[in-house]
Amino acid sequence: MKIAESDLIINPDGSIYHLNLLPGDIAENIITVGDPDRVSDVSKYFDRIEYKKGKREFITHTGYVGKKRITVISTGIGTDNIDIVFNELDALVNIDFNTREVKKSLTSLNIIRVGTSGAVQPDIPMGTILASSHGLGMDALMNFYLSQPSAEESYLLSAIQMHFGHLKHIHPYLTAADESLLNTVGKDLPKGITVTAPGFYAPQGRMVRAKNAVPDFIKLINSFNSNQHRITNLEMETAGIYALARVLGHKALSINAILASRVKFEFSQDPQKIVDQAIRLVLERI
Ligand SMILES: O=P(O)(O)O[C@H]1O[C@H](CO)[C@@H](O)[C@H]1O
Ligand SMILES: O=c1cc[nH]c(=O)[nH]1
Repeated sequence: MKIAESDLIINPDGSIYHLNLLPGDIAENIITVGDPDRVSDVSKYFDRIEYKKGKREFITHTGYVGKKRITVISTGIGTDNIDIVFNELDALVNIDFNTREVKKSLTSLNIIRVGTSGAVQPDIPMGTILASSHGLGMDALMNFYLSQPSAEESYLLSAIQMHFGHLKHIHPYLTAADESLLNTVGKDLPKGITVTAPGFYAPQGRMVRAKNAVPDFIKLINSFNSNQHRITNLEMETAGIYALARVLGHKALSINAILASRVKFEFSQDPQKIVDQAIRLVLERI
């Protein structure tokens, strides 16, 4: 079935609407970062850069590490941007732009996020590199997609719904990391459930001047425990990435550079060093 011009928007030069990329511009191994400036922090380790493209906050570099072709792309902040980046990356590989039809043979991308995050457990210090075993979304993105959680995800989500049940305005969703990426790229890293918040301040339990509607948010988050699963950290994209990757048939893993300890009230004086460690670890293992 032909996808409407209003639904799949192709620019006059044949590139996809927001990412400004042509089919063939992206590799099957993709690193996503939030910060557009972090794209060159990754691609500076490439042996060869094929090209650099961009539009808005979506900067893309594709190149090679040895013989491996890798694309690094910035998503900006938040799951609303993940909606755009993931649908457009998927369209680039799985839709024929000439016929506007879904290809008969689908490509499954390997997608690894290298992001920054704040820890909520006392035994996860600043400077930790952590792999998200699951993404727990507190945002609204997945209210708009049909998805089918696994039995393990449904079980864990019902325990989470009981724990957060008094917060009537939150409808959390939960998706596990791709198991093969978790066991290779994330093999020896500390792991835990990553909460994806729809904001940085009150939605992550911070208070500057505006008063928080949910008291003791960090305590509420870090006291959850079900079958040895606990919440380890907070950021703003992982749950959307895991959920949309699942819906679209891609593999995803989120690697978190822990810049803050929310229980020790600390924030890193040298965030770039922690992020660089996470980047190098991912490039060695991808
Ligand atoms: O460093 P990035 O990848 O942007 O990730 C984290 O940092 C931003 C907030 O400062 C949010 O995007 C959050 O998820
Ligand atoms: O605490 C933090 C640190 C980085 N990014 C976040 O979203 N939260």
